[in-house]
Amino acid sequence: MASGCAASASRGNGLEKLPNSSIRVLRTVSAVRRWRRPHLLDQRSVALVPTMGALHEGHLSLIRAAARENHHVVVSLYVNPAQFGVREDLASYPVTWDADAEALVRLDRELADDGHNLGRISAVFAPTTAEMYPGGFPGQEVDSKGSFVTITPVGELLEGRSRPTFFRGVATVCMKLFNIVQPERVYFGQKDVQQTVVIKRLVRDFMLPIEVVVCPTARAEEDGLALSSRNVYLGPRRRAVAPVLYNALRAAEDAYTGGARDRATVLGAAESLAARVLAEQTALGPEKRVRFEVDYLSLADPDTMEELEVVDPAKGGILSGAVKMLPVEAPGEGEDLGHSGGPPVRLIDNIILPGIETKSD
Ligand SMILES: Nc1ncnc2c1ncn2[C@@H]1O[C@H](COP(=O)(O)OP(=O)(O)OP(=O)(O)O)[C@@H](O)[C@H]1O
Ligand SMILES: CC(C)(CO)[C@@H](O)C(=O)[O-]
Ligand code: BAL
Repeated sequence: MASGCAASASRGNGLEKLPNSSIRVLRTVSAVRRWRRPHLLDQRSVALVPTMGALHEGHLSLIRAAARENHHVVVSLYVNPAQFGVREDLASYPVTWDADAEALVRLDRELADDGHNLGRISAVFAPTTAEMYPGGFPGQEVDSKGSFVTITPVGELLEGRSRPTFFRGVATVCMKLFNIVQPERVYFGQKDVQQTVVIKRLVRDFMLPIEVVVCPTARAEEDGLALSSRNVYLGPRRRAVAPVLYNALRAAEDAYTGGARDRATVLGAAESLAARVLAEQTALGPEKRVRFEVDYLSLADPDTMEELEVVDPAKGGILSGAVKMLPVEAPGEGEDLGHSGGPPVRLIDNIILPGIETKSD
């Protein structure tokens, strides 16, 4: 939390806090360690909610869940360059420090007023890249040299195929965050379902004494679009069509619920819906239409994210997908095209197909 919060935070007793709150602002590894040590001794549980800022209701739902179950919640706000590809949107990624600080202070008051929580937001961790990469930032290239954590093969599939450095960046920064904060529990959103599989592997394979908690995807009430910091890029015209991915996944879910188990039928339902919406949009012409490309639609094993030909109903599966919303071709006079002039936006979403209990008798 560089400029905005730095300017607006009070610095009483040498302890920086978010304005009008008891939420500590920690910027360095040593500051977190100093804050953390007493809680190791007094056996108060500490939760970490890792974020890249630009907070929305999805992030707040993770913090609420963390406060219910832990004495202290630490929220990290750090836009980690290592998980952005060289041609991705690092430069334009939304940074809303002041609004984030206000949202956290508001939520902390809500948590204090609600008697059902074990804890509140105790601290935000907002490091610089120099702090997070003490040996120097290794770069965003696929062949960058440096100290990385890689989780394969799961990190190479799906999102990893489209974003080859993404899960390396995520696993590396999460390993650092976990080592710095030493949380008992970490909270992640199901919206990034493959990320949750990667993090669970990281915790298992490196024997980290951490429980990974996955919270449901928060969606827009009106049409179910998964909340995402990148939605600000869309602008109203593309925002209206963006639920196409969720609707396609729901069509596939309906096929599964209706008894289909094979890939062709389940995913075929999603593909048909996406193709129909694309045809409808294309027919509208450049002044009105929205163009998008389906990056992938997947039906995968919940533990490995490997593609499934047939769903084992005892185990279930994960329906997921990514679409790229293309820039508006012929904007109207004064049309709001979204943050940064409405660049291409890659949206992801997923639905879990639950394993159906089989009767033992
Ligand atoms: N709609 C959502 N519901 C629940 N959790 C979410 C939602 N969106 C993001 N999260 C979770 O919040 C955490 C931080 O995510 P992040 O800061 O990247 O936000 P984001 O909205 O996913 O951003 P982006 O648009 O860049 O993907 C992750 O664990 C992510 O899964
Ligand atoms: C987990 C995370 C904060 C790591 O930078 C990021 O990938 C995110 O916000 O989902
Ligand atoms: N929520 C995942 C972060 C990213 O797309 O970079």
